[in-house]
Amino acid sequence: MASTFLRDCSTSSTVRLLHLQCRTNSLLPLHGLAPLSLPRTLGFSRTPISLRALCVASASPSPPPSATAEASLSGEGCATVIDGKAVAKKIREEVSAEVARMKEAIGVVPGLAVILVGDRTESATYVRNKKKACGHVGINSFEVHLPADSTEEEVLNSISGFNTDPNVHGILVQLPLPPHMNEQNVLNAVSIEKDVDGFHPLNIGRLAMRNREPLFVPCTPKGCIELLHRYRVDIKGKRAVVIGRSNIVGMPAALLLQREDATVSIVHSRTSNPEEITRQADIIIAAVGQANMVRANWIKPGAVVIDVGINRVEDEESPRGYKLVGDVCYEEACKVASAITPVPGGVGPMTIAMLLSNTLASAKRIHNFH
Ligand SMILES: Nc1nc2c(c(=O)[nH]1)N[C@@H](CN(C=O)c1ccc(C(=O)N[C@@H](CCC(=O)O)C(=O)O)cc1)CN2
Repeated sequence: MASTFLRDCSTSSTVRLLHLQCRTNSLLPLHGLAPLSLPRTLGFSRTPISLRALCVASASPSPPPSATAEASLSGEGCATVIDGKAVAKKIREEVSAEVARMKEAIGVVPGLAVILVGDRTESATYVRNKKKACGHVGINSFEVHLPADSTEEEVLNSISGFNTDPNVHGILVQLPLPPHMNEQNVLNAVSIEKDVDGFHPLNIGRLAMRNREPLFVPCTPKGCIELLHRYRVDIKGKRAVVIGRSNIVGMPAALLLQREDATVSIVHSRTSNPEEITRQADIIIAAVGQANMVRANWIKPGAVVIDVGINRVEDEESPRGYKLVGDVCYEEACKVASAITPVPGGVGPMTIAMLLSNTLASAKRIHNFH
């Protein structure tokens, strides 16, 4: 997680003068799609929804716009907020129901094993949250916590034990590993049938090949695509730009978008004119780990923006002394994009929801349960 001292990414006077907040779940049919029906559990209407974004003025010197003001897809007004927290909750409910059905039918409870090496606070928090989420949906969790100075062999031994444990259907090694370990050796050791993080080179290789299916897809990029699907964003034939090329997010996100028939470009640290390329995209996935890097002038009006970044920014008003911001300057982007994920509460919660879903899928596959 990047730690910077940015306070405010807005420099444009438009942003300061017309400060609009966007309400979550004001769903727009995006990219010219027909109006939608979506589950009430997410707070969406089942009746056809016209182009509508509910905006409330927070600090505008001009009269506040009407609460039912029509917003255009050209990006005027404010974007639909893609509510990852609500979608993740819905997915956890779906997983929970399936876990109960499986237990009832064949007496099998899915199990997830997590290996944590070292004492990074953030990693420990993520692992705790993963175990808690497992508990909530009825998945058994197992944890091995090794000290930071453990040998690679000790990690490999733990993996090997879980590979052969019939109560374990999913195995993950929390990343990053301490620097003295070879991440590749460790990830290669996870059985591909239990590789619920989807980081094994065979699973990634299959993801990259046409007419081949990976057993698992990495959780964060899978969560991004799931958000696009659940918000009925058209991907086929669209131009997509992924910013960042990490093994965990950027690269698999680009492969997934390509499998959905998008035309995909990857923007990275050596790309010249990244804003020019990004500005052509209908869909942007930003996964670069740099606070507020993507500004309004990087975004085509009406584009859909998925922000994967989770960056700490100093904030004296917060009790923690910092706040979390994405890779995208939210207050600028939400005035240009047609839909956008917030940070926090966007992609982050989807990562753990997808992990639960992958673990359930693994148990079902291993026990041939449909
Ligand atoms: N083995 C893995 N290691 C790591 C992964 C992974 O998928 N597998 N991803 C990240 C960390 N991560 C899960 O492990 C993760 C990151 C963020 C969130 C999340 O819910 N974020 C919240 C904000 C949380 C906060 O307040 O700090 C949000 O964005 O709303 C969940 C999981 C690296 N390592």
